[in-house]
Parts: sequence; C-alpha cells; structure tokens
Amino acid sequence: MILASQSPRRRDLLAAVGFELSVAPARIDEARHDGEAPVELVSRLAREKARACRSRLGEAPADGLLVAADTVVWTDEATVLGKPADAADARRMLRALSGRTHHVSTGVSALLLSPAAEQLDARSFVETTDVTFWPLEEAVIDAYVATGEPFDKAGSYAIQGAGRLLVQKVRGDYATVVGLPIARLVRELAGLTGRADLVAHALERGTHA
Ligand SMILES: Cc1cn([C@H]2C[C@H](O)[C@@H](COP(=O)(O)OP(=O)(O)OP(=O)(O)O)O2)c(=O)[nH]c1=O
Repeated sequence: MILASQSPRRRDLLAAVGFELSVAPARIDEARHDGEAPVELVSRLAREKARACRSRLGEAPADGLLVAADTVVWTDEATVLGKPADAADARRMLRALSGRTHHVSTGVSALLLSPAAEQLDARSFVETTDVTFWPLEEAVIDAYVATGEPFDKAGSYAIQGAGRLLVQKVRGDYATVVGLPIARLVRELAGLTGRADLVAHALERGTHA
C-alpha cells in the first residue's frame, strides 16, 4: 500500500493491522475555500492528496492501494483549528477548546491501483468524532505547550500523547482523532478490493499490543 501522508500516526495505524507501506507524502495547498464546511474541506483535501500522489506514479502503477487522509479540528461555529503557527497560537487554540466539546473530522480517500485500470476505482469518506476537554487552567495550558507536543498537530493537541490528560470524553472512533479511522477504512478497502475477508485478515496479520 502507498500512504500519501507524512503522518507517523497514520503509518503506525496501518502497519498495526498488517499493511506493508511505502510512504509518499503529497504536497498540496491545504487552504480552506470560502464558506467551505469542515467536513467538505477534509473530504476535498483527502481526495486532492490521493490524486496528487497518484499522478506522480505515472501511467502504469503496480497493482495495489493508495490511501490519503486529512484531519481537522473544528468548533460548533465551524471555526477550523489547524496546526498552530507558534506557542501563542497553540495557547489560543487550547483556550478555545477548554471545557467544551469540539469535533475532529478525518477525510480519507483510497484508490485501487492497477496498470490496466482505465477508470479510477476509489472510495472516499469522512468520519467525525466529538471530543470534550476538561476546563484547562492557564498553568496547564503553559505546561502542555512546553512539552512541544502541540506543534505539528491539528487543534494543538495529540490525544495519543500527553494530550490525553486534557480529554474528558470521546464520542466516536478514537482513531479518527489520531488521524485515520482504521476500522472504517479496512471495511471500505474490503468493498473496494472485493475481498470480504479483509477485516479478519487484518486481525490475523496485525500486531495488537
Ligand atoms: C487532534 C489530533 C491531531 N493529530 C494529528 C493527525 C495529523 O497528523 C495532524 C493533522 O494534519 P494533517 O494535515 O491531516 O496531516 P499531516 O500534515 O500530519 O500529514 P499529511 O498532510 O502528509 O497527510 O494532526 C494527532 O496526531 N492527534 C490528535 O489528537
């Protein structure tokens, strides 16, 4: 499988269910269009990342799968919180999330690659998980920013890291927050490849520590 993402979290989630990966990050403009809803944004960006990566493979790629994804954190006002520009930006985002429920949407686009394929076979979907933060005192925000963890993370936190200390409640798939809804993805790949046994196969091959 080709993973069109630089995210080590996505690589780990796929490797843990037994996929052998080659990583080929796609560089695209991730700017949000005027009036674009967060769910539409991640859906579009995942598809654009997949398309950009696919076009670099040339005319006749080997058989296989290509997966791209994009994650955003957003609030009820449809404000999108991207990766923080600096520590002050991270602090501002964490204050905005303190004591409230926000949404994390991950868009995924999977392509079936084949040298013969005229028509591109693809599956794209978006999963959204709601995350509630404990109220965060300024000292907690400062200590968290000082860990350095917020800087390459949408919304300025990582639920899989020290950021788990900020989280009171999760409603939806935890893996969607980390950056890849793996359970849904394996099911979509089963449909895309016609391999109904893919979930069982992933359970057999995976390393489930
Ligand atoms: C909210 C949250 C985000 N994140 C991460 C997942 C994503 O890697 C990142 C969101 O940025 P993305 O732009 O989705 O992904 P990326 O830049 O890491 O990789 P690429 O563009 O090459 O696909 O934030 C966490 O790791 N944990 C969390 O709890």
